[in-house]
Amino acid sequence: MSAAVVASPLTDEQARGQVAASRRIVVKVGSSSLTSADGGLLDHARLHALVNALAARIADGVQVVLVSSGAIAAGIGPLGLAQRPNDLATQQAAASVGQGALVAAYDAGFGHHGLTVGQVLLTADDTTRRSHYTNARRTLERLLALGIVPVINENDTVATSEIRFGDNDRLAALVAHLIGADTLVLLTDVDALYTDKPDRPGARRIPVVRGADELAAVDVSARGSRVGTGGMQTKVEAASIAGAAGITAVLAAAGDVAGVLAGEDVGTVFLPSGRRRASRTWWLQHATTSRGALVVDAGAVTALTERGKSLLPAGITEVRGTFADGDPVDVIGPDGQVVARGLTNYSSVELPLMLGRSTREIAADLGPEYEREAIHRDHLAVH
Ligand SMILES: Nc1ncnc2c1ncn2[C@@H]1O[C@H](COP(=O)(O)OP(=O)(O)O)[C@@H](O)[C@H]1O
Ligand SMILES: N[C@@H](CCC(=O)OP(=O)(O)O)C(=O)O
Repeated sequence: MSAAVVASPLTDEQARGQVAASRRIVVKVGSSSLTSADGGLLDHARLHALVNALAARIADGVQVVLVSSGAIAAGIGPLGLAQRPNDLATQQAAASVGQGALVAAYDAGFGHHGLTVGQVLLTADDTTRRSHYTNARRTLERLLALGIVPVINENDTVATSEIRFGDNDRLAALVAHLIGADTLVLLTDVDALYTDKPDRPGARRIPVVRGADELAAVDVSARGSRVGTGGMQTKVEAASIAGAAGITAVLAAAGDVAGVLAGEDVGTVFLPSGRRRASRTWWLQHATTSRGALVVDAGAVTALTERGKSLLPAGITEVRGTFADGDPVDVIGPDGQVVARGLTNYSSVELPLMLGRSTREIAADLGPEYEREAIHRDHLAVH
């Protein structure tokens, strides 16, 4: 959870009311809610119940974007596997088979309501590269304008482990920000966030989360279901990412989706902590994955965090990782704390030649093209 999250001014009822009044919603559904109890085959009855609830809201004029997991789980049966594969290559093979089945099922389900679905497969790179991010926005906007129901998943068959999201909860939060959704709904196989793993004695439902400090005592460490990936941890993080963009999130059981969308007191509502915004800073903090790090001295930390300055090579003491110019990197203070993330102007090959040197000295030595800052403040998000 981000330390920057603060308590929301909204009441519980106001937030529920806003969910019911939302005009644009991102709904994420997990593998465990779409597959049979033993995993491995699509549970068509549950999938259709979800589709029917969403189609009813769409008929009321609400725009719905569906982020659906389940490709790997749906590929388990057809591939004759006994359980969810652990290795990436077999997961990708399962996703390749299962994604087709998944979208065919949505196509048939929404088709009963006269609705058409459009498959959108995204990779983490599509959010890390700002140009890809805005391209994805254009496509989704056009699909919605055409009355299509976008069905999004990670492009599992091509994503390698380094560039993988791995969980659709965060992807759904990024999509919610991308399209300026009012609400993010995270559907899973438990009916709410609990104080502890739900089957443990004494675990209680948490109806509302107002700020990060309320989550301090909540145990979200337990692993997810047999077919799911991230468990509660990734859902709580997704709700926090959405909240920082001013988006209300609700976590609930897939079977309760109609109640959630009607604003009923089901599941757990996460009140937004930030203002509605489509800022570059938000994107840098939440949508990018750092490719390396620049360790800086105490003076540079003050310049960035208190004086709103750009990062100059003079303040950098160490370069970590392998990255190209334009890549997102973390900025780490002398005490090891990450203080910012930014888009670097130089690669990890160029930077070591420049450390601790003044801009003028570097330009005299390496040429005028090396007179730029290491990270310009317009491309810097200070934590
Ligand atoms: N504090 C908690 N509250 C609710 N559920 C929890 C908690 N901690 C762990 N879980 C587990 O998280 C699981 C949901 O995560 P996951 O299997 O990844 O879902 P999905 O496939 O829907 O993404 C639940 O089955 C539940 O047992
Ligand atoms: N992209 C993967 C799902 C990854 C994922 O986040 O799964 P889950 O925890 O069930 O939401 C798939 O379609 O199988």
